[in-house]
Amino acid sequence: MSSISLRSLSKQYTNEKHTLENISLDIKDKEFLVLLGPSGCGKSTLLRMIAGIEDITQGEVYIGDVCVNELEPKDREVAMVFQNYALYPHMTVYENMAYGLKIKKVKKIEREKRIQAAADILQINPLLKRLPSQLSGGQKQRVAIGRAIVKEPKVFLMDEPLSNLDAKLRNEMRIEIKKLHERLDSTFIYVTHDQVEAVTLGDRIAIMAEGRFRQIGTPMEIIESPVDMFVANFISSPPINYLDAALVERDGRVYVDIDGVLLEANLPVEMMEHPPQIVAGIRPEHCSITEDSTDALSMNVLFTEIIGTDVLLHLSYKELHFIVKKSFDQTYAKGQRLNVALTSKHVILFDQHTQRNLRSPQ
Ligand SMILES: Nc1ncnc2c1ncn2[C@@H]1O[C@H](COP(=O)(O)OP(=O)(O)OP(=O)(O)O)[C@@H](O)[C@H]1O
Repeated sequence: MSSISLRSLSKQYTNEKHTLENISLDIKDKEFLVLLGPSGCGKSTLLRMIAGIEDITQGEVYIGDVCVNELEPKDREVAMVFQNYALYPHMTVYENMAYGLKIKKVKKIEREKRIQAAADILQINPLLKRLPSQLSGGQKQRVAIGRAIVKEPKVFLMDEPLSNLDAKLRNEMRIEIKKLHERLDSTFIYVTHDQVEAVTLGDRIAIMAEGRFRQIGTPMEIIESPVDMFVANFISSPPINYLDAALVERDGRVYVDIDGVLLEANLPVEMMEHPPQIVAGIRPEHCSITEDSTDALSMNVLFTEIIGTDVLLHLSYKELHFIVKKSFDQTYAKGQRLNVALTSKHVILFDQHTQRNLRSPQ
């Protein structure tokens, strides 16, 4: 069984500040968990602590029901894939893949079998006799993944494995990694600061900031119900729009008033005893252009940005820049006035002071 349990993990490199503080998380057997967060938030440190190549200051790591704190990396049944590939330059692709197995005293015939199977999966058969210096970036990354596969680990730990690749190759390899997960049935923990990778690969995403988890959830949960404005900003491309708003009460129900557009707030009426100041978050893909001006705000077209079959409408609203994403089915002129319709379901309400999502249970 390859479930992983992180129990109150902390990491302190110096005496001053914790790099990680009180990290707890249960990762299910065969789950694909993504650690997502800005540079320096502690993602790699956490991954390295699970791998056993970084000391744990406090807390425990369990793989299955075994506490692995005291186990050497090679005895943890994990395999790590690094951003910089970390291939041995003087060894061929075959030798790179065989090396870890030799150390583990896996018999030659078994080594050959596993390397052949991994080479088939990753389509690197023609490369087996080459040195790393004779490979492209994408090929090196395949070899690095191959070297992890042959170990037949319970857990794959991947630290930004695609960030050295160009955009096209990154897209291709992202799909390869997804297929690999389906095929191998292993548990994956994958570090990235790329939200597209996080959303497309992760069964769940753990969003980190300053050494702590901010939110853990499925991509859908995080997109639809971010716990706060930090998470909403982090998972949003193009960026989420924010508008000042106010809560109002009508006939015992709470509404949000966004410049005269009144939407059901789905908040308890008790909140109106001390109504917080509100910021309404509206994702560019969650608003639409309508003929009807009811429940809509009137905005001016600044410019348009065509992305494949979609268009980003960059609009001005009062002093603000507002973005709407929609399918590209007509052209828009600079200065054209448009009605942008808002819907209650897709307006996220944040407390202006705490920046927390008012509807979020966490
Ligand atoms: N060996 C070390 N000694 C002291 N501080 C360290 C060490 N390694 C990392 N740190 C610090 O710990 C913090 C977290 O680093 P870490 O590499 O885990 O972040 P990250 O989220 O993976 O960042 P990135 O996305 O840039 O790789 C950073 O402030 C970093 O400077």
